[in-house]
Amino acid sequence: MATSSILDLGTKPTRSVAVSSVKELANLKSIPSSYVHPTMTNCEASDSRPDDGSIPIIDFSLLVSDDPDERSRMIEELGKACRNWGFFMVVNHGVGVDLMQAILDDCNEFFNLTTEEKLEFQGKHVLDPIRYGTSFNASVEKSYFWRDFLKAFVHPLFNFPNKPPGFSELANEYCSKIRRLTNELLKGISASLGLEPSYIAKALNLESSLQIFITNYYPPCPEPELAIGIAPHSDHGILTLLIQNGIGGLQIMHDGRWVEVNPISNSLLVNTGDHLEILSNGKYKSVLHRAVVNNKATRISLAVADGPSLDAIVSPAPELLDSEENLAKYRPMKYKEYLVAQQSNPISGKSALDRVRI
Ligand SMILES: O=C(O)CCC(=O)C(=O)O
Ligand SMILES: [Fe+2]
Repeated sequence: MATSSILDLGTKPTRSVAVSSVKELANLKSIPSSYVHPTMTNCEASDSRPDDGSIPIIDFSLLVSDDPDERSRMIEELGKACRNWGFFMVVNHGVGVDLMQAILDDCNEFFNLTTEEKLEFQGKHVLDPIRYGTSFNASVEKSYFWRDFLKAFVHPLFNFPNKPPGFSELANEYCSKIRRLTNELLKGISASLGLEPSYIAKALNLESSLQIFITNYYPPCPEPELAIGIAPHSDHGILTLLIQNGIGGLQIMHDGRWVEVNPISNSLLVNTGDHLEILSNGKYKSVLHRAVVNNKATRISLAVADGPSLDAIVSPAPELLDSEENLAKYRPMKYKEYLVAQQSNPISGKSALDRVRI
C-alpha cells in the first residue's frame, strides 16, 4: 500500500491512526483534529447565505436555436453570467436525466468497492491519468478535507477504472455528451467576448482538450461546522460542469459572500475556470467555490472539467488587448505546467493564478 494517501490523523492518543479514505471515518462521534479546517473556525469566512434565485439560468435550447434573435439573447445572458458570477445553471441541455442518474449511481458503486479495490487506482503523481484518493493532495496538506475522490483523464485519451462493471462505458458516454455541450457553450462565450465563435476552441486546441472526470464522495460528518469537503478554490481549466446526488453543499463566492447553490432539478451547474480568466484577460474571472459537509447524508458530486490541450501555451487573446487600457494581465504558460503546479500544492483560493498574473 503506498503511503501518499494514508493520513496521519493526529488524534490525541500518541498512537496515530492511518486511513486511506474518509468513508472509513463516518462512524466517529467527533472528528480527528487533523480534519478541523482553519477556514471553518473563522466565523466570518465560513458564513453563507441561501440562494435567493438570483443565480443565472441559461436555456441551452435557445443558445443553439434556429432563431438568431434567441441565440443573440442567450449569448448576451451567457456573457453577463460569466462577467458577474462565473457561475450559471444550464437547463434544457439534452443530456438525459436517466444518464445523469445512472452515472451518479455508478460513482456511488465505485466508492462502495472495498478499500483494497479502490487503492488499485491510487495515483502517485498528479499527472497519473487515474487517481483515487482522499482530501486533495494529502502528502502536502496540514489539515485534510472530508472528501474522497476519483479523478480520471478521459480526453484526448479515455482512461478509466475497470470496475464496477459498466462504469467505464457509461462514463465515456456521459463525458462525450458533456464535451459537446461544453464546446457549444464555449462558442457562445467566444461570441460574447466579441470573438469568432470558434475562437476559444482554436486558441486552446480543444480537439485535444484535457477533460477530467472528478467524482467526490462526502460522507456524513459528525462535526460539519468544523470540517470542509473541499476548501475554497477555483478550477484550473476553462469550464466545469457539475451534477450532484440531490444533497446540497456547493457554495460559490459572489459579491464577497458565500452563496449556497440550490440547483434546479436536472440542471447542470457550470463554473468558469482559471484558463477562461487568462484567455479573456480577466473579463471573465474564475469563480471561487467550496463544498461544505453535513451530518445527515452522503453527498456525491460529479464534476467534468474541460481545459485546454495539455501542450497549449495559454495567454490573453491578443484581440482583447491594446497598448493603452487593455494591457495583458497574465503571462503565457503551458497548461501542463500550470496544472502540475496547482495540483502539487495545498489548495489555496486562487493562488495558482498568481504564478501568471502580471
Ligand atoms: O462537490 C462539489 O460541489 C464541488 C467539487 C469541486 O469543486 C471540484 O471537484 O473541483
Ligand atoms: Fe472545483
